[in-house]
Amino acid sequence: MAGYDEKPYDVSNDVSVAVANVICGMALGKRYLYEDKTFREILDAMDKVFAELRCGQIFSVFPFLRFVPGILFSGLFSTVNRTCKEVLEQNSKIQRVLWNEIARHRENLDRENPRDFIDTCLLEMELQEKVDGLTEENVMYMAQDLFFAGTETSSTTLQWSLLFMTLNPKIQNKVLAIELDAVVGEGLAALSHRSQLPYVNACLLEVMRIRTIVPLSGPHATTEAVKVQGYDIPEGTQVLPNLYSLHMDPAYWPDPDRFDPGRFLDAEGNVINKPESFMPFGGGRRGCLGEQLAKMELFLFFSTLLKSFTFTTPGGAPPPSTEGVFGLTLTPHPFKLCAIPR
Ligand code: HEM
Repeated sequence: MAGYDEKPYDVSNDVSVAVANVICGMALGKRYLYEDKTFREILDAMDKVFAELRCGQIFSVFPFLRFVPGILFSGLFSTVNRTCKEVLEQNSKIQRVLWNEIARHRENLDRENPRDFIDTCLLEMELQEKVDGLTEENVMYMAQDLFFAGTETSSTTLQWSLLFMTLNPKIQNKVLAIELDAVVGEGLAALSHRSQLPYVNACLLEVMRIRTIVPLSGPHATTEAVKVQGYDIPEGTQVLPNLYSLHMDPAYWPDPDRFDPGRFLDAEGNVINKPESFMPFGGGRRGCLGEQLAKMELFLFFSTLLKSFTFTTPGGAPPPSTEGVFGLTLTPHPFKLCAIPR
């Protein structure tokens, strides 16, 4: 960021690469350079899949549409067909890279010292101790899941965090800088500082509330008949939890459109958890697998960036939109900011 010399620039690429490298480190045991061609191709493919999948959401909301003859909604269905084709094409690019990685890992697997997720899975395939019938195909799909679920979500949250900082210079400059400087001192924040930085944590929680990254969570189904607020929901019904609506409900969050990290602090300034009305990671047994990792990543990236730079809207430019583009995730419209070294 320092390399941009305080000039306006779109941080989305750098943020995605940095976040994706965390998953690559864990899953593939390697990190890519920002300009690596293969890496750029995978990230582009992933962006396209996320953007295209928004079209499929209509089938999640109205599953009966699957049974409606295409001729009735030819416009919609040709869009969906094109989307499916594009998603499959992009997916196959990512899968090719993962198959190559699995082959590379197999060639120099050290059974005594598994290096990463793929090594661990390859060993499990040989031993079949914990998972019966684990195949290479399963491993490839699991690595792909980690990549998809763990990259776009954290990187979009970080982009929203920077966007809200540029819109709230008072919060950014006075409180964050003061808290970070007082607790962390000269160096950069480490995970050991996390519990001592309540306002930093509260800012991240408020970002995840005000812009729910996975607005409709994942599709779930009822395992038995239930009654919710007077509605009978039969067993086996597909249910989409509307997390966005929960996070913007004035009954829980007065003046929900106002960015106010103070909502997550008690009178003594300690972070408060509001599990009933705050579920950015979904919930239950199929809740987000990466919640703890995501929280660590967000804390480290966010506090390091704010310790190092002040983020501003480019002079003369209108403030960035907080509207969001609705897809599988809720992403900011492209925006530029200036990163001024502190
Ligand atoms: C800010 C970051 C993140 C947010 C807001 C987020 C949010 C979510 C949400 C809402 C779900 C659906 C849960 C449900 O259906 O109840 C989910 C599922 C999932 N997430 Fe995340 N996530 C984040 C980061 C990550 C990371 C870093 C990883 C991987 C390392 C990850 C892996 C997964 C997986 C594998 C699932 C599917 C779990 C299942 O179906 O059993 N997520 N996430």
